[in-house]
Amino acid sequence: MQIQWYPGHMHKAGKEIKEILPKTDIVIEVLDARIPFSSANPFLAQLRGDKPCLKILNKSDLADPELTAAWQSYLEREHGVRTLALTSREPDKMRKIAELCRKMLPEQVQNDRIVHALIMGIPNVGKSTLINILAGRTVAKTGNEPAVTKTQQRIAIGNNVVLLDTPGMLWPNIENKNSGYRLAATGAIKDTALHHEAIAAFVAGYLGQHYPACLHERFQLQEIPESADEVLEAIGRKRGCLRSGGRVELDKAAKILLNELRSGSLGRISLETPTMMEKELAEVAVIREQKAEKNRLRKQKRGSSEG
Ligand SMILES: Nc1nc2c(ncn2[C@@H]2O[C@H](COP(=O)(O)OP(=O)(O)OP(=O)(O)O)[C@@H](O)[C@H]2O)c(=O)[nH]1
Repeated sequence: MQIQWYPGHMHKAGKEIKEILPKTDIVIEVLDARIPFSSANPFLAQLRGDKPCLKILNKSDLADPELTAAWQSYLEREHGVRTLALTSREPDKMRKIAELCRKMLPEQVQNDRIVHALIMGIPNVGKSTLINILAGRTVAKTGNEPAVTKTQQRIAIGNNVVLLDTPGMLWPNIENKNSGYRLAATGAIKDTALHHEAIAAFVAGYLGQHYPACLHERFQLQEIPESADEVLEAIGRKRGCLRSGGRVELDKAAKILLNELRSGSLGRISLETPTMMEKELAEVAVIREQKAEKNRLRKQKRGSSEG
């Protein structure tokens, strides 16, 4: 599965970020705490160079608290960034960002000098909601649909810190197919970009493996089937999504499961762990290597037949 989802303004954002970085003191990346790896921009580490970076694990009210803590220590240890787990339900904690930004700068940066923090994040991670809370007024449009923010803005957030806001930025295609499912499951990719039955089956299988208690309690599944499709079917059956003849209406079951996941009705669920990501990244690297080798051989063959 390759997701091609790259609206024009996101391409523009990549260029804008390169232009704006030299004028920036700090980079703030807003992530979805349920998928801190999949919601991160893979180009950011490369783009930001040695600029200090704060990663905000937002929507932490929806994420598994133990895994959020695990992600924070992993990111701080392995990626050398500062992290903060936040939710729009704790606006006071959000307002500490300006103070933290100042603390992250070298001591010689004077207190009265304006600090510029570039804030970025892929669509739907809650960046606009966060900015509005920090600004104390509505400066950014919010909504539960990806790609609402379109133009760049400067927002003063106290402590002489100014946020530079950019449009959401996703990548042209996602090599790791599970990241695609996770982004779709949390709502960062529009439902139309991927078939929602496939997304729901991915979630159902994941819950069966990692949150069986949720399936027992929320859907009264006594036995959890082995395959993801069967878990989704069992959920549909329990929720009465049946066609005449008793066949399960998978489309309806998928909508129920995804709505309940996104609204937090299933409880606090994270869809990836640092260990899982390390493993998937290694798999992607192998696939990339195999593709490169195939291309090399194809070119070699073409070269020898032409010669
Ligand atoms: N549960 C929960 N929902 C949140 C939180 N922050 C934002 N949301 C919801 O998530 C949805 C997306 O929020 P936005 O602030 O519009 O997201 P965005 O990242 O600015 O999106 P773009 O404009 O597409 O870049 C909205 O429905 C918000 O109400 C949070 O901390 N917890």
